[in-house]
Amino acid sequence: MSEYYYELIIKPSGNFEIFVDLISSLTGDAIEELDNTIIARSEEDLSDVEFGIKEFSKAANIECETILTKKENIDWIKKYQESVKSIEIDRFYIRPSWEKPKDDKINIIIDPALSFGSGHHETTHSCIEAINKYVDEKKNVLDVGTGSGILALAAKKLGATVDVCDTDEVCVKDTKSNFELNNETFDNSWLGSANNATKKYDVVIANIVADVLVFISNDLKKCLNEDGILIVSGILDKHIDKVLRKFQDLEQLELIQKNEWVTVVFKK
Ligand SMILES: C[S@@+](CC[C@H](N)C(=O)[O-])C[C@H]1O[C@@H](n2cnc3c(N)ncnc32)[C@H](O)[C@@H]1O
Repeated sequence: MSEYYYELIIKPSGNFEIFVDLISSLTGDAIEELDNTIIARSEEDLSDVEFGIKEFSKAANIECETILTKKENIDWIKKYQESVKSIEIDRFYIRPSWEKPKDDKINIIIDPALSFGSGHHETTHSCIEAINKYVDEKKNVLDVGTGSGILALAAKKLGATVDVCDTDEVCVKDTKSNFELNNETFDNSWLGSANNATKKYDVVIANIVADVLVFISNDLKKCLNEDGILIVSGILDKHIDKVLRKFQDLEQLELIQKNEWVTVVFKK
């Protein structure tokens, strides 16, 4: 990519289509047509094209304004990549694939995609802190509402066996891709929720929203082993009471609040 490109703005007073054809034949680059304005952009100098148009408009006796400017080319991909930040949470380093790994951390690669879960949101952040504390290689874990699969990946990187589910098909696919990207495997994955679980788990994680957590609270509890850990998140502090009421038969181990977002860790 060149450092600069040229932009030629042409405003003919009439015979618009003739000018469009002329400019198309003079430049190999795509042109943009707006109201009575034609814009040509090229990394080649467009002075000759401007000269040709001026000569034509003189000969045809059609007034035509032209403005030629040299502009700085912006590397949009580089700019976008610079805007995607890596993040450290406890033992984990979550980064896009183009960032260098950190050897003293547990690296998780998550590239930007449609599914939620890059590690930057308060809820994901708190869940990872809880995973860091409550998950180890002896645990089997269910991630309900897996999104990008980030929480399941964190659990897997600590040696746990992991199942994932999401009601959104895109998330189930993205999680599979992200596990492949990280050279990891999960045990089982399904489109749906906790009510489709066919076994019980030592740790169940659900970062969804308060109303859904309330709605699926019995399903989440049902798939927990005795002494199992339940991590629920995605709760705005104004909704915390109704969530706590639904899980009051469990022992509350921890409540983590970041800004207005609350995460709660329970034990069955
Ligand atoms: C806030 S995102 C969490 C993503 C990721 N686990 C994280 O912590 O960053 C919530 C996810 O839950 C999914 N979801 C919504 N309702 C659900 C339900 N009833 N059961 C399972 N997943 C659900 C959404 O499709 C979405 O991917």
